[in-house]
Amino acid sequence: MPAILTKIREQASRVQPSIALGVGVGVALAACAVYGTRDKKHAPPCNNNNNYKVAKNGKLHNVDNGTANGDTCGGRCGAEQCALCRGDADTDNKQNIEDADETQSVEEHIPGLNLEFIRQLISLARIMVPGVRSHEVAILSAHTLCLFTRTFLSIYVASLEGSIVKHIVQKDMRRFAMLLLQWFGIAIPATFINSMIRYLESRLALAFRTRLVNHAYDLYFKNQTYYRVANLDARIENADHRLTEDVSVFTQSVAHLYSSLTKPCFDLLLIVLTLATYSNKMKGNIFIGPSIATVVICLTGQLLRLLSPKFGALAGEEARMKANLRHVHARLIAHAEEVAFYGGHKVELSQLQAAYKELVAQMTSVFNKKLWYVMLEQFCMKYVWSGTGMVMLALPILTATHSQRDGSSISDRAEYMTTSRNLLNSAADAIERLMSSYKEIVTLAGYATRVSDMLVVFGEVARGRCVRAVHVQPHAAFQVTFRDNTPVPDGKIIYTSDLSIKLRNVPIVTPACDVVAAGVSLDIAPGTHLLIVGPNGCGKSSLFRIVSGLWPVWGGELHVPRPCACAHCADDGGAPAGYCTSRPIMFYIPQRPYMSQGSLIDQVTYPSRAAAGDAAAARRAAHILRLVRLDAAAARHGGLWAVRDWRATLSGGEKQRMAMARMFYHRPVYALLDECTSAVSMETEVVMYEEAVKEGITLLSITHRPSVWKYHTHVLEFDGCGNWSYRPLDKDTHVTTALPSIAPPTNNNNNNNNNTTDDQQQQQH
Ligand SMILES: Nc1ncnc2c1ncn2[C@@H]1O[C@H](COP(=O)(O)OP(=O)(O)OP(=O)(O)O)[C@@H](O)[C@H]1O
Repeated sequence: MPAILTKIREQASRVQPSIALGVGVGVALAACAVYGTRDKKHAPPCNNNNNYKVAKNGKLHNVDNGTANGDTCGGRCGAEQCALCRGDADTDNKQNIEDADETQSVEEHIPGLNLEFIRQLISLARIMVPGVRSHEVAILSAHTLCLFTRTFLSIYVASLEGSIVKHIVQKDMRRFAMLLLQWFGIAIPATFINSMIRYLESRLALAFRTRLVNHAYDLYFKNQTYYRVANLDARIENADHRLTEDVSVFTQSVAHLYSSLTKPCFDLLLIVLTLATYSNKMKGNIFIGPSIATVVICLTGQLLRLLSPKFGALAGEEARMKANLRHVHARLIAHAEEVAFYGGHKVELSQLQAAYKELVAQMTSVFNKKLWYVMLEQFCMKYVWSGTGMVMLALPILTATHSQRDGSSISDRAEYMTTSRNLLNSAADAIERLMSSYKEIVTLAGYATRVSDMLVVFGEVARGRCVRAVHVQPHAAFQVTFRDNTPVPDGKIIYTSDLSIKLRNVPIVTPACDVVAAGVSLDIAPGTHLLIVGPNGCGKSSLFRIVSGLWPVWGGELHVPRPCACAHCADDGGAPAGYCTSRPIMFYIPQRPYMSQGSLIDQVTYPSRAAAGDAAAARRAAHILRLVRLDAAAARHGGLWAVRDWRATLSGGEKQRMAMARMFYHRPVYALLDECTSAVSMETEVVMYEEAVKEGITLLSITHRPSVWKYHTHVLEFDGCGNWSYRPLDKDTHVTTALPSIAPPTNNNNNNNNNTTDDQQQQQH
């Protein structure tokens, strides 16, 4: 019996390193083989993304703007909000609407480890790591160095432990004590390196996130993309969630995956080399182990791949549901007062519960799928592999026909056993980590798709290409032009150099291609105070959107002031050429004004910001607040520099006065007033209108209040059936919102609208 044991020990000392080497090489080969054969195909389209569910309700179409040239441009508001008018526009009015069912700009695919994912990852990596001299490369290099050092330390510790066991077997107290001290000594750099790895991983994730966020923000704020993505394009829901949560999760996963892939690779490489050295020393067989390991790992890898749930698609769907839940919460917070007044909490609660339930169902389904998959994974990696290891260990010993004496001592064999087993364990861990990374990779694919799609859509929308459902209906007076089954906005934008705004046969067409009114023609110059009236939904605000450049011009000609491209004017919202002043050209004031974050003075100066303690700005703001009768409210809320949530703090009427204060502060050439004083008392309203006219601000007003009609010189009246009339305003006669004299729309209505307008001429269509 002792003879057999000795024989086994001798065999073991030979076989162990070779098995270890075999497992290492085999496992590395197998891992490459398994990863190399995964999901190379292009996956079929799926509807897991809600962006496309929207599309199924109607026809998804795509609005495409080209590039500006000559005298035409896509931006024509020239106001504070319009990047197009500041000369950084790269769009014009050429827009193509394609059937998005045939031409999706963001290709639908199942997120997973496939070519599409690799393509997305490469394009995102180009943004995250812009060059070899970048900050990110420095962090990556330091991180890689730490990972490499950690692997060396692991091997060193494994061999140290082997030596310790050897000296225990030799009963060499002194060497044992020295090695133990060495072992403790190595713990200090090892723990530091471990901590550095985590630190650098977090820094890397943050650096990647910063790059992506900066890139996304650039696109998001270019050419009013933030507006177009929400209003003219249907591909992205909840852009806020993608910009915050999804980008953060994606970058953290990338940074984590980098270490969880790099470290096992280093481990394998160095362990295989180390074991090869041992094997050479022991003259072990290096072919049996790799062959068995390769076969077993290939088989288990293929099995895992076949039975793996679609983690990428599941992660993408979960992210969408989280975004939806957050959106429902955000909506409730934004409209809490209205909901409370209506007593609508039951509806809101049911919507919240539905969103949460949907998320819970999705997460439960993921957990259930993971339960079986992790069970299978553990079974394969922990038991099948260990069993294979045991077979490999036993085979050479059991099949050996004679003992081979090599002169090595028992203590040497104990050292080899301990060291190689430690290394073998590390190699197995490394392989397990590599195989488990598959889950992480496909989950990452889900987030990569969301982030990449977001950037693609932002880029396209910034270039003027939008995709949304359109319902083109025939209209008697204006037909949307089609080219290759694609409706094309055919309008022209022409710059004027005398501050005038002219419309020639411009139809009012919504983003859904509904023609609200056709052939609108009018002439406005500074001093032409225009009153716009008509029933709800007749296109009054839409006219402002077209003139401001938010919506495309589908036909006719739109003449707007050419913006001045100098840095001063660009900063101040764009002044027309030859009128290089700090006055913006157009200033839109809505019925429900926007209150920005910050102090009261920030509300007055928005979208500019007064520097802290700017006495001149404060004096001017205080004067304007007195003018709009907000001085008492300002004093009550802590003065000009008090910071509050002004959206909740100010009443509806106060907010409208604040918006008028903003207009007085900026003194635009044209003020687009969209029922912006509906909640203001008539007496103050009249004062504000009077003051605006005195300040030289030309009013383009949508208002139902006859008390302010007298401040206008012209009227544009819509009847709500597509007809309109533009004429000088006779202050003694009443303007009606139902025009008896307006003829019903006819086919030649568009031709009638070709007449040039002037102040004397009245047009009715
Ligand atoms: N983003 C949009 N997408 C599609 N259709 C829109 C969009 N915005 C407005 N519309 C449609 O365009 C039409 C005109 O809207 P607009 O806001 O110009 O009306 P309005 O005359 O200002 O009405 P109100 O007096 O009620 O403010 C409406 O039928 C509206 O449904």
